[in-house]
Amino acid sequence: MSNKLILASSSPRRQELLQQAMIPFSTRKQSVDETQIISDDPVEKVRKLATLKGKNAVIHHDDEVILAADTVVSFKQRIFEKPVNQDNAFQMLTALSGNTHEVYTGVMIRSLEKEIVFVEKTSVEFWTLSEEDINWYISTQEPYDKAGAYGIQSMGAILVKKIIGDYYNVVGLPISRVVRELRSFSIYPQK
Ligand SMILES: Cc1cn([C@H]2C[C@H](O)[C@@H](COP(=O)(O)OP(=O)(O)OP(=O)(O)O)O2)c(=O)[nH]c1=O
Repeated sequence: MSNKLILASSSPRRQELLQQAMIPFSTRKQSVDETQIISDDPVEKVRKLATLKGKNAVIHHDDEVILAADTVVSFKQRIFEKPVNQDNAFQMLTALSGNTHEVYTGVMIRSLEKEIVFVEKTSVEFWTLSEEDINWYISTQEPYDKAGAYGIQSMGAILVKKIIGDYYNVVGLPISRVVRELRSFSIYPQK
């Protein structure tokens, strides 16, 4: 018998990726105070944030499995989360222009019996962007709900020259690793 997956996330991207992989799930939206996790290390930060989100979700039945994730952008010892305003988005995109940065997603999967946490890294190289390019991109409103102020899956695609690693990790959930790990929680894709 398979267990029931609960996605503890309000990210539409994470929902779409589970649907794409044909994993049945329901969503349990929740809010956590992400500012309580302070760390300069991106791996530690996403690990702790994914754990915080995963532990915050209540397991109501024995067969429920919780999935939670957190994504940040890391560049030159700095961590970029979602931009708080236009200036902040401009600063982030200016820093990323012409450079390579890392995207880290931490994932927590837990049941009543066990829990796992892992972190995936993808390197992303940006083209050199003019001030005009950056201002145009910000005017699309796309940067605001995304770590690092861009969305590779939408118009942000045109900012990107090259990536190394899992594309879906940048979008917010490294779906192939997630599906593999879910097998050990008796959760499988369904036709
Ligand atoms: C870099 C990048 C990030 N993102 C998104 C993925 C995440 O949704 C978001 C980072 O914020 P997160 O705090 O990881 O997630 P969230 O607040 O959207 O959702 P929840 O906490 O409820 O699970 O940035 C993209 O969609 N595309 C990209 O190219």
